[in-house]
Amino acid sequence: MKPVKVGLCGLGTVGSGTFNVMQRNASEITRRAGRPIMIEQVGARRDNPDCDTTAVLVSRDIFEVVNNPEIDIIVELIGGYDTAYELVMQAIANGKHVVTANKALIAVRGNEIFQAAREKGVVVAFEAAVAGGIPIIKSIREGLTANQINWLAGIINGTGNYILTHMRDEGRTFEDVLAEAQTLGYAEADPTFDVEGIDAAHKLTILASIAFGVPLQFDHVYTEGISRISAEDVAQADALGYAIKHLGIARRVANGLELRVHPTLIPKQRLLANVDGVKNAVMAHGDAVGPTLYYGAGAGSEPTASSVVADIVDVVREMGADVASRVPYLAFAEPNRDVEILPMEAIETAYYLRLVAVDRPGVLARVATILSEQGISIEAIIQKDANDADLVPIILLTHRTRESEMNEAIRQLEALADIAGDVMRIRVESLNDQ
Ligand SMILES: NC(=O)c1ccc[n+]([C@@H]2O[C@H](COP(=O)([O-])OP(=O)(O)OC[C@H]3O[C@@H](n4cnc5c(N)ncnc54)[C@H](O)[C@@H]3O)[C@@H](O)[C@H]2O)c1
Ligand SMILES: N[C@@H](CCO)C(=O)O
Ligand code: NA
Repeated sequence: MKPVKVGLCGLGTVGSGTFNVMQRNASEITRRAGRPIMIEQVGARRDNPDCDTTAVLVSRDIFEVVNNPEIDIIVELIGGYDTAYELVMQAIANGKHVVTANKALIAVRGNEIFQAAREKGVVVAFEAAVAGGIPIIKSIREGLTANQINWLAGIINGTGNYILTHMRDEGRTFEDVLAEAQTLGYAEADPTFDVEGIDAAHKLTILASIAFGVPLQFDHVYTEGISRISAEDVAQADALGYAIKHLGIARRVANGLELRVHPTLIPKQRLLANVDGVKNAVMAHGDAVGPTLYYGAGAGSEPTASSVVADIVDVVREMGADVASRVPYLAFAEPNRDVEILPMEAIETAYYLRLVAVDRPGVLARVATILSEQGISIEAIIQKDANDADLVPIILLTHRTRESEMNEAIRQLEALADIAGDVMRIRVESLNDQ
């Protein structure tokens, strides 16, 4: 049978992994796909010493690959929104199928890309874009099709989880562990995407769309990163029986959908609390199936390539199929545009607060009064010993309350003469997984 020809654009961390997995497992992949698949051409600015490309056509201009009439499938692994967008749109215009690992591109421009692809009858596959090697797109889009998804929550940034884990276990600094994650090829070209939660928000945008059938709406995701988490918060959370994890949460509620990315305290016995290092995990709760959990490497060269290659094989299988009978890009034949994404102020959750008070009589009572006036009830309060400057750290856990009420309470607490500096707030979720 005539081989399917792939054009690989970008030969960095994921590109080189894809190249090597395709070569190493060629015969197994052919047996699975039912026909040979070959990398016909590579588009790369420079050679990558990790790949032997001598038997392949190499072009320094990726647009030569996309305009090569021999190529059936374009694999976009250059990253970013601009050139990658042009490349993908040109591939679609040329009638080629596309495989990409680019969550930024799908989250921000996916609606237009899928529209163009639909008109041309080509497949755009993006399994590697969310949670690296975990087949999470396929699991939710196809495996959970029977369900109404109630909520999903995931550790969906490998770099951030790697940083939190190594800060906690080895007492290392944020900067030191981030530099290591960059060396290992986990971080985005701009690592603020990882540590400020933007990458996780891209991925949550995509997950929410395939889980709830809403359009991709990156602008509506509440996004907070891990850069303000201190070693002290990690230790206090631990002493209270919680782990701090950076989560993407999407939840169906009566009046709409919550979409939020932020550091979260979760009870240590939860499965998600025990996902460490570069590993990712997504828990999806369906009305029929209950809680389900998907775990694996969230970043890295060959783990991510595992998803890219799976998509290439899927595209090969779908190439001959009637367009109308293909799995919809975003799981639903039509997105529901009427679901409101709730503003963060309307969301209810429990909170961990850490504040530093001047050691004076009555300060705890004043803190408690402010919280109670906002209707916030306290679950636990811990007052530490005063330090040399007569400052006392106070740790509070609250019951569930509305974010707008907590915002007002924090505003009033920070205005108290007794309180030094800012109040640290971390949301607490029980995420029952049983
Ligand atoms: N690294 C991971 O673990 C991981 C996991 C999942 C998804 N991703 C996504 O995969 C994509 C690639 O990430 P990466 O980590 O491999 O990045 P990378 O920086 O290692 O590789 C990108 C490569 O593309 C090349 N490139 C960029 N623009 C080019 C152009 N115009 N012409 C030719 N070459 C060009 C760069 O020189 C580089 O070699 C990104 O969208 C990223 O978000 C990465
Ligand atoms: N920078 C991303 C790569 C995987 O998408 C992460 O660390 O999770
Ligand atoms: Na994936």
